[in-house]
Amino acid sequence: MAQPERIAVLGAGSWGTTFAKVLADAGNDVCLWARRPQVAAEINETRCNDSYLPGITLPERLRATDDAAEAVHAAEFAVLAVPSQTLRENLAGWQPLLPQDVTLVSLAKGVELSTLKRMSQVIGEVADVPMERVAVVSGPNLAKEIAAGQPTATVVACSDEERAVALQKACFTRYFRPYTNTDLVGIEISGACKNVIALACGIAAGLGFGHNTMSSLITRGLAETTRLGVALGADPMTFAGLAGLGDLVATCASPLSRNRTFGERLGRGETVVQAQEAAHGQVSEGVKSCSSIRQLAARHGVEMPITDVVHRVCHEGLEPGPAAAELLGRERKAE
Ligand SMILES: NC(=O)C1=CN([C@@H]2O[C@H](COP(=O)(O)OP(=O)(O)OC[C@H]3O[C@@H](n4cnc5c(N)ncnc54)[C@H](O)[C@@H]3O)[C@@H](O)[C@H]2O)C=CC1
Ligand SMILES: O=C(CO)COP(=O)(O)O
Repeated sequence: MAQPERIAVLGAGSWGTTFAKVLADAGNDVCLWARRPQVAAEINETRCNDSYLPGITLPERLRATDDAAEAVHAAEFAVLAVPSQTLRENLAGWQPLLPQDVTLVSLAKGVELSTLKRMSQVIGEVADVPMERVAVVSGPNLAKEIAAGQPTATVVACSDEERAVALQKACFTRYFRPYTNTDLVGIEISGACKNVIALACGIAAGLGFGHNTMSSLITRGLAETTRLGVALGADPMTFAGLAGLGDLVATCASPLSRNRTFGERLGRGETVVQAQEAAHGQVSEGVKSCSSIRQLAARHGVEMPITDVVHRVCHEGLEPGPAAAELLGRERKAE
């Protein structure tokens, strides 16, 4: 049997801890970096990360540390599991520690504010590595379901197909089924945009609307996501796949989604600050990415009406009711 891979996961929140568990269950030696020393100690001593994954027992093959140098030492893969808007700053601190041939794997689903860059672009730039060494994992992957061992599929994307296959092998378990893809643009745009559409679905749910409304938002959300992706050079077929439609449906439909839940609170009349307080520090990426995606769309002359109203609800005081009326009152057109 081949040697187990040594893999670092940097970020011990919901998804970082869950993906570290998947990698350990797949037979790798995994070292998980936690920002707070007490979280690393809790994982090592009790095999739990209770504030993010209550009731889940983590495998013995997974160790935790608050020392990033220890986490990445001799790692074949360094998995980046911090929120999109903090990735640049975090990675700049880790860059001098990275082993020479390490593959950098992004789990984050967002577009950077100010630069409007996708996460793989931020990683290539900050780590100063060629894009063939940057991979992305994205799909219908609600952390709590996967941590409980429920089956799902995902996409591992890298422009270097061999590297994508190596990562696919490293995270393949009896409950986690990864497919490879080389379309980083399509995969990342899908992952970032679905959070914004999930906010819209949550707002609609908060307003009391049902499945027809959700389905309409999902379908038209996919249409505007595809328009943006294609303008940026993505393969339109990617949006019909797991990281596109698959993740969009999971996130828009599930009460486990932080973005959908955030939107629902707004729809029920809470303010952004109140919804943020209720999230207990967990990230709802769409709240910031709705602004960067809207700007990216404007830069490329792409119309994204749902993203536009979500941005104005989150940041310009537009009320949910008038936002819905605005979408419904748009000019009639062919599908
Ligand atoms: N939770 C999920 O089900 C999934 C999440 N994702 C994506 O993975 C990324 C990470 O998400 P989660 O682990 O769920 O987030 P989370 O909010 O549960 O955890 C974020 C982690 O990043 C750490 N961190 C490091 N530096 C930070 C800083 N400066 N500010 C804030 N946090 C910092 C936090 O301590 C925490 O451990 C996001 O982009 C998210 O969209 C993707 C798939 C599934
Ligand atoms: O990306 C996710 C599922 O694939 C998680 O969505 P939330 O960040 O909205 O919880």
